[in-house]
Amino acid sequence: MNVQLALDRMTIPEAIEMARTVQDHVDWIEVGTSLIKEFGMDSVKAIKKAFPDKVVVADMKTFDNAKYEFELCYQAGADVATVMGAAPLVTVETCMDTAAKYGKTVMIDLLHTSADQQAYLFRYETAISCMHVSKDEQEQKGHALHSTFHAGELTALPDGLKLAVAGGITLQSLPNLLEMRPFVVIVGSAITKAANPRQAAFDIKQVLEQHKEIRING
Ligand SMILES: O=C(CO)[C@H](O)[C@H](O)COP(=O)(O)O
Repeated sequence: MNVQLALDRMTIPEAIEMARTVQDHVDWIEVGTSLIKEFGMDSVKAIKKAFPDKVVVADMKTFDNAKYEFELCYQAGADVATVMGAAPLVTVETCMDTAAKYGKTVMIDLLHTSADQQAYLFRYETAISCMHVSKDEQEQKGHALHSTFHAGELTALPDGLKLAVAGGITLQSLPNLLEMRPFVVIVGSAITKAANPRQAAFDIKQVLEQHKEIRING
């Protein structure tokens, strides 16, 4: 299981500083959509330059123009780029083709997709599928990830699926989510807005490590 630090709503120097503070306790670093929208590919280039050994995720949220947008991300140094699963299938397929050409990875954001769409998207075995509750759903509707995706739905997840989870994840909500056996746990605000981000990242990583041990031993 990997912890992906999501960097949003900050400047590039602030993002680098935050990532430096917590780098020992996170595995992947996400250049958040807000950074990409505000600063463009300079944000991806700067993060990859500062952290060449980390997996860098460009949260591009592509919905169209897939080849152009994914090439921008991969040429800027991203190891993973995101596409919206609700986009036309030709867009998702073009992302998959571009990733294969560059030897990189696609993360498919399942925000606002139906169960049928998800079942289809799970066929892209080399992609990471991200269960995501959006900021607006959290803030305006009070939705939370661990109550949005129920155990019944999880049985439909194919074996070997590389799953990511994202959206308002906290130290408290994490244990429930681990039942989904995620490959990537994406955490933003619970680390970046914490009084002590390094401690917050450490605590989250500890929970993942403990869960791994329980699974191995029990
Ligand atoms: O994709 C995102 C917003 O669209 C964020 O990266 C994701 O939600 C993680 O951040 P947070 O933990 O603050 O919700």
